[in-house]
Amino acid sequence: MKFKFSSFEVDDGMLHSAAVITAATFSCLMSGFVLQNIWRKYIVRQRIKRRREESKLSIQKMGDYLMQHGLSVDKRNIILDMPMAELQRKLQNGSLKALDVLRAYQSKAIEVTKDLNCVVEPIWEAEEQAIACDFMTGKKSPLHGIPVSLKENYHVQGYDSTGGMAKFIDCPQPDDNVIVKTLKEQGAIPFMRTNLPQTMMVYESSNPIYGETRNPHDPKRGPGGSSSGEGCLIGAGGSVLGFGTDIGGSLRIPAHMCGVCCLKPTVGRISTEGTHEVHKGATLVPGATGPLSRDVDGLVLAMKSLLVSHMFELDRSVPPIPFRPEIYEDHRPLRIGYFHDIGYMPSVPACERGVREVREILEKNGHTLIEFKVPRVDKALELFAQCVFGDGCKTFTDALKYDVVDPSFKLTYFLIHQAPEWLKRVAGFFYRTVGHDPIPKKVLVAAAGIKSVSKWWGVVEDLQAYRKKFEMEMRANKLDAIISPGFAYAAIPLGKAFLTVGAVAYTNLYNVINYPAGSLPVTKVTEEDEKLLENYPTKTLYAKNIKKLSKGSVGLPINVQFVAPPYQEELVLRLMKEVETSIKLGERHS
Ligand SMILES: CCCCCCCC/C=C\CCCCCCCC(N)=O
Repeated sequence: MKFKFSSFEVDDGMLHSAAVITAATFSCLMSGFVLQNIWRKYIVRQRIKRRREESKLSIQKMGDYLMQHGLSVDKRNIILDMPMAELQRKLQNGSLKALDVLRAYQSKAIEVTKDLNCVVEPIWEAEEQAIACDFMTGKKSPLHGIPVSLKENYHVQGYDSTGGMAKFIDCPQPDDNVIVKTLKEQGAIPFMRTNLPQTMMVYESSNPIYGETRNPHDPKRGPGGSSSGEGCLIGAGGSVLGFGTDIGGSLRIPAHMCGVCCLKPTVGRISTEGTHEVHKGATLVPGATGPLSRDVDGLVLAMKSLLVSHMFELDRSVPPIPFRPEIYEDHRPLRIGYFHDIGYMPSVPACERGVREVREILEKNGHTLIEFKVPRVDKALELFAQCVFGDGCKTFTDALKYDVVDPSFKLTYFLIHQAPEWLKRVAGFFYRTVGHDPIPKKVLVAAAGIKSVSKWWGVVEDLQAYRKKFEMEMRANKLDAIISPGFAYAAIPLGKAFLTVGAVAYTNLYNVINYPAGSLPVTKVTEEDEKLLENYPTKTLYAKNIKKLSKGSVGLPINVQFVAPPYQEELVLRLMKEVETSIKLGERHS
């Protein structure tokens, strides 16, 4: 057969050859594409392996070095037992040397990371800084000689900030970030970098580069995240002060699960410049930077030292509001709202008791406590997802292209980030019908992305309206502050966070409204709490999973959150200090 086109004729043979050429070209392209993918993935795996080995080697080298230059066990333990105020005083009056303090914490950090894997690498320049501190004469800065640990996503000159993603290996930072510069200027000694989960948008603790961090109170359980290494290292006694980030609870969840204090400031109160976050452009609910510490004095010292002209000069977007002692030291009785149940899944009995006990302490101290109902938690969760996943999670999937996805992140990554919208809707239908829970659908649809600028502006208006509504509820009750559970439950087994992820409502609420929130350890799970867990209501799938995964948690730490309106960090710290003091006094008398 012949086909006649305008200027030439094509016979069967020619058609056949064209088809063969097309098929050959197509298969060449396809195999090229597949081979390129295989090659890229191979390169990524090699890069991950190399970085993991470098990290292990650096930790081992530090261990070997300390064997020769370390302190005696007794001297080390005396230093490690000191609360922040005593440590600071002794460094200031010269009765402790910065180098000894550094060695004590280096050796404890290296010791605990062997089992808990919380340290990513030591900061080798610390020693030189400690020696310089000890040679210094004249007036000492407030953080003189205090070793501080940093979440891996804090930019430190010469080190990568990977966020657990292979793409960012071998990208050493040209400079320290604003917080690190200010800390150094105030005399602090950054000495360890700590682990985090891949992308940081999950409250697990594992990534393919540095592996999995475990809970210092029960290594089979997770330390929470994403400031996992910080929570773990401080909880295990290997650091006295650390810094992390928090967009949905990343400071507060590990603080709660590891039994340490933290403060998530209002975004804007201290600099957030120079931290690695995948979706820096999602500014409606941005990540906060903040301190974690063994005690409230550590948080106060950190805030006082950061809120200084040095930081205001380095980052002019930060309003120059120094630490206000008149608010922190005030004794005026306050009206404080409280809740145990956010209106989605209830908190477990131990967390509920934590709030109840803090309520009693505060009432005894003369404050008025009023039950508070959180307005529309479903809306807060939907807004959170719209604001952080509004690009349909493209930034996340681009960042992880060719990467190895960590097993602890696979389900989250697939369902929230990668799945097409129709599949998200099907999954949402499953949660609603089988799980008796309409909220995941809203979140998943939000994570499919905002489709137009006018819809985006609608989200902005909704967010403003929600923030106003929350403010009006507080005003209606004349509330100065709020206390609420540190999280919905204590630490659960490693790798299971996705099965209970709705619980993030307990922390990300305060990111959505941008209120400062501190977290304070107040109690531990008791046998009685464990018995009461039997009656925990299990209406939704998440609640069922919480009940199941919370079993066997006797002895684990429980925190309470302290919250105040924007820019009232000093008020949050005042309440935390008041409760911490009352608990310590109670312990002394019992
Ligand atoms: C499968 C859908 C579940 C939806 C229900 C719960 C809503 C949770 C929304 C987003 C999950 C992201 C978890 C963020 C953890 C953030 C920790 C952090 N970086 O501060």
